[in-house]
Amino acid sequence: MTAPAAHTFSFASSLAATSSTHLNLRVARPLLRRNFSLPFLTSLPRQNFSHPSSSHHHYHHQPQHNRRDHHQYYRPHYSPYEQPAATSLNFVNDYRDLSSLQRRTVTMAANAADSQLSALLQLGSIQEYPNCYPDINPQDIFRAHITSILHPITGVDKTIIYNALQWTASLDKGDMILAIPALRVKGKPTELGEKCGPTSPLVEKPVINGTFMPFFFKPGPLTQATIPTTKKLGREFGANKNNGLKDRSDPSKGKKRMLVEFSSPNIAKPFHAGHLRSTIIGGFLSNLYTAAGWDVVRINYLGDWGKQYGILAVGFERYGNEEALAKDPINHLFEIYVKVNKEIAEEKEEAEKLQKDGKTAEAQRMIENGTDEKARRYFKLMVDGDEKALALWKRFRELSINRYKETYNRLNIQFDEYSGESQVSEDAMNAAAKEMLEKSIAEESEGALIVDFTKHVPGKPGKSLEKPIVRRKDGTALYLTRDISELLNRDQKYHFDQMIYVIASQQDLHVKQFFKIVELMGHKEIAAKVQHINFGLVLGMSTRKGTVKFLDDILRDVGDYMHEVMKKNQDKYQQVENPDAVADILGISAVMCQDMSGKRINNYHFDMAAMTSFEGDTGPYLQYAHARLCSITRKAGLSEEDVAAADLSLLTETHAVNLVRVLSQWPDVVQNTLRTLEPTTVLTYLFKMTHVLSSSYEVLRIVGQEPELMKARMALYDTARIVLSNGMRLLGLTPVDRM
Ligand SMILES: NC(=[NH2+])NCCC[C@H](N)C(=O)O
Repeated sequence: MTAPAAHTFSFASSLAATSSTHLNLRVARPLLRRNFSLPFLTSLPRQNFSHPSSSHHHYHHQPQHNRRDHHQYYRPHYSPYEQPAATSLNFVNDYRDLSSLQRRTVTMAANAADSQLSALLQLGSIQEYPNCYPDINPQDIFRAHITSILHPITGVDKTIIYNALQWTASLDKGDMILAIPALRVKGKPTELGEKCGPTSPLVEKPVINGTFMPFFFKPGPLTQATIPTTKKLGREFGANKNNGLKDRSDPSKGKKRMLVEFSSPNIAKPFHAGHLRSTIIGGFLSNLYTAAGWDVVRINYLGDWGKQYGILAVGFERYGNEEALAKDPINHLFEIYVKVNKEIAEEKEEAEKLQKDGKTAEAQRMIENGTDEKARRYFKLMVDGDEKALALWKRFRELSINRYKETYNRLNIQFDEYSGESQVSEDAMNAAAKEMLEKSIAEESEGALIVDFTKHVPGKPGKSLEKPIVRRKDGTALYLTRDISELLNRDQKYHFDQMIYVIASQQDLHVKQFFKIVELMGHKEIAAKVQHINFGLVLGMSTRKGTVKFLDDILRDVGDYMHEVMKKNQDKYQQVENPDAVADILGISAVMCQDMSGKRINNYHFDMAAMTSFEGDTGPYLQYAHARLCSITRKAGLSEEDVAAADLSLLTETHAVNLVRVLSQWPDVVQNTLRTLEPTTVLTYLFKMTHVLSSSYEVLRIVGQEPELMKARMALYDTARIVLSNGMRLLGLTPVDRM
């Protein structure tokens, strides 16, 4: 078989159907000789077609067939009177995509009574619609269809119409809405509305609302488009791996690479709320880009370098305990760190007292032999590469990472790289400093090297960037220097397309400074690839056991609390296989959902009572909704085949229809989230969906219904469970089956 060259032909003349409920499909031979798969012909529900019997239509129903042999089974003929009139569509290559769009619409229309199939077939080439993926996004079918209605009426470019079709804030506003001014057409909105005839098989005739044209989808086709797709795609429903392709028309060119730097705690120091938020948001963004088909690299940039590690080492010599270190490195190191810092503060106070009393020499001696000075010297050894000094530090680092990994696992997060400030090479930093000096970006000031932004960025913005130091008087580098160097290094190492830094908004200035410096150094293309994702504070983060220090403490405390809640319902509690693990998951869900409820930039109150409640939009509520769907599935006890064979046209109640409408939005919600990069976009949707869901249970019962109705409703609840589970996983939650 020859590869399809640039071949132009008319789709409509190859696959066409007459309108009305009786459909005749004709498939032209030339089409079938090409690499063109038409499995849909056999997958269509047969009762919806008049059986091909005339001599013109040799349609042998063969469930299994090889693509090459299509022509043996479909032997249609052309006959002049069957040539459809207005739907000649030119397209090149991409038959398969086109076929998918057509296939879906044909299938849907075949299932919908009163279908006007010829209208559907006017969709044309899928390439005329930007990012149209009818096989994985049910809404895209409708978006393309509405576009095909409005295009001939308005004469406006299909791309413009397609992009102007927005989702609605709530179901009463329609399923999709068009802001008419976006089309820039003359005439009254109402006139435009009039021109949209009432004949569409997929959408109701729009009723103009001011300058908006809302579209309500016909329930039958929407259900047909949504439920089978969701069930077929399962875990992948909502994902669109095309987003991350370097070239959407040529997947062989590979994926784009996204670096996400997040969490980044400081060894031996508390894992504070800022790190918690960075972890949650960064984990979510990594999942989001993975779902979008990017090659995601997760980086943890540890605070693991600086004089404080000299302090820690000196402290370990005094108070270290190998057993305690092995058992709980993070807490042990923190205890030591606190103790030594206290000593340092005391010594400093004493020295100041001596100084005040005029005992200068004694004060001097005190400082020279003091702990702080010892720590400084120790860190100097580390910088100079002293192996003994480094060995101890390395152990601290490794033990801490191992401990962190356990916690990250509980949050479903795995890092690809544990980098850190220690990993930034001195040579690279010196080179960067030299470059900054040569390019007159940095200048000497009292022995140190500073960047005076007022000289490089005019006006207020320059002033607001201040005058940071990039190298100390004693030649040592700083946090800022390391970030500059590390960014240049990552560009070399990863050749990334984009990078996200998930860092608290308290460091906004720091991030702006190093982004700008890199740009001023002439690396405009690097500066253009990086993005700071910031977030606000967590206020009042303390648990019943006092102010929290480490993430583990928070998670343990909330988990314990959830365990107590679970025990209150002994009946259910007895059925939970591993209550400790479930309580842990519920606690984590509580913490995470509270964190992701608002916009990232907002501060929020850490509120144990609120986050663990089952009333209101909480993590436990979402988990409950999921567990309930699982319970319904268990109780219904239907087989996969039963549910797959469900007659979806039985889903006619308003509750069922509204649930389908919300569920069909999920892939669009994911697309929108790629724009907002806000976890709340997903969470808000999941709460909206679960509210519609929980109001349906009373009306849409399964147990005790007619078998056919049971199957149809089960298919609907299955779809809801898939969407809920996918949404929860995207956020980083682990959906539970029982609780
Ligand atoms: N590239 C960065 N600066 N990332 C953020 C690091 C956060 C730092 N370890 C802190 O705790 O404040």
